[in-house]
Amino acid sequence: MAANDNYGTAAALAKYHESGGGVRGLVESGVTSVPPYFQFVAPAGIPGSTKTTTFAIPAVDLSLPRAAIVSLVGQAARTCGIFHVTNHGVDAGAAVSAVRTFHELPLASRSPLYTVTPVGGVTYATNPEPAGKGAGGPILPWRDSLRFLSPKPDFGRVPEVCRAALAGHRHCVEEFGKEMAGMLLAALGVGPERRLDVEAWVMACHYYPPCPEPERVLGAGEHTDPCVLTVLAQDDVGGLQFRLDGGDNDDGAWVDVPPVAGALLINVGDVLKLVSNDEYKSVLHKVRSRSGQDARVSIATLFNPPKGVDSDLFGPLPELVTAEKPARYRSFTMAEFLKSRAEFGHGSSSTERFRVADDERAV
Ligand SMILES: O=C(O)CCC(=O)C(=O)O
Ligand SMILES: [Fe+2]
Repeated sequence: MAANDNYGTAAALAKYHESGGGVRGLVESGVTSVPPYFQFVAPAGIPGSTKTTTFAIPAVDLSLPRAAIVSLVGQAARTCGIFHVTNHGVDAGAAVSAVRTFHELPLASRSPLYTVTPVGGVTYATNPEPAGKGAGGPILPWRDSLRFLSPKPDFGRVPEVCRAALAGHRHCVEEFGKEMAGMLLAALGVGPERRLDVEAWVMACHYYPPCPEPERVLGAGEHTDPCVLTVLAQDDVGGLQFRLDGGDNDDGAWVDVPPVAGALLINVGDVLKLVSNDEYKSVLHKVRSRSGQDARVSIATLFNPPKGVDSDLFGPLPELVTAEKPARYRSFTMAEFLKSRAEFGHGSSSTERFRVADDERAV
């Protein structure tokens, strides 16, 4: 039985959310053991792996000529689905500091903002991990997140000490993400008339406090991102890991993603994997917790097609569908995609819903 199946735990969990202090509040109160609703249970549909390995994460210098950038970006998206970019023109330092400032405000200043469901397009909470079918209900990560949701989050909701830096970051990173989506699309070899419009769908400002029992929790459970692409800014603490694709019988090993000063990290999400007809990899990743270190801060901005085009169909681009490589997925709307994700959880069990069986494939 999963740890959070029983009524007592559900009541304790409700009380936790009511306290409005998040994981930071628990740590400040001096907890020495992890409450049961944090104890991580691997989601259904993701084969476990405890192996680790080393791997040189590709880095792309965005001051190179565009043709060189497109080629490098395409290569990275095809081989591992994750890469650093340098010379990107986004100064994320002030925003990363502002995220830390927010999460380290006194309890009385931050708890009035605590909400799992959006108010004015903003949430501040320990967001339950959508664990998917068979996983025994949501589990909390050892992390608090301040999130800004499209289309127009109300930055007026957050304290003035961090407001301008966060609003400014969202603006810059949105412009950057649109360009990056264009590069990733160009690298698929489609013509310039083919567009994939995206917006900063969710900007998640994460805070990962140290944990007294780090082996029992995860800062972020293993997942793929439910979007076209993600742009991540992080401080120098580290803890992010991604999983090298081990092929069909995936028992691929975990790789540390050490922070690179000044760089942003890009990863391909599930929507682009499907649109690319499996040319690109959508990478599984997670964040480890540690004890006795500084809290970690990151800002993950997930890009998706703008809200309000809910009837638009997405699926493998016609240019990428050939006799040798028929469409691997059927078309879907973003609403269908997100519903599948909510129902089946992270990882391939949600994208598999759209897979075309081998004997049904036609060009
Ligand atoms: O904090 C990180 O490094 C990763 C966050 C993440 O995976 C996400 O927000 O989807
Ligand atoms: Fe992620």
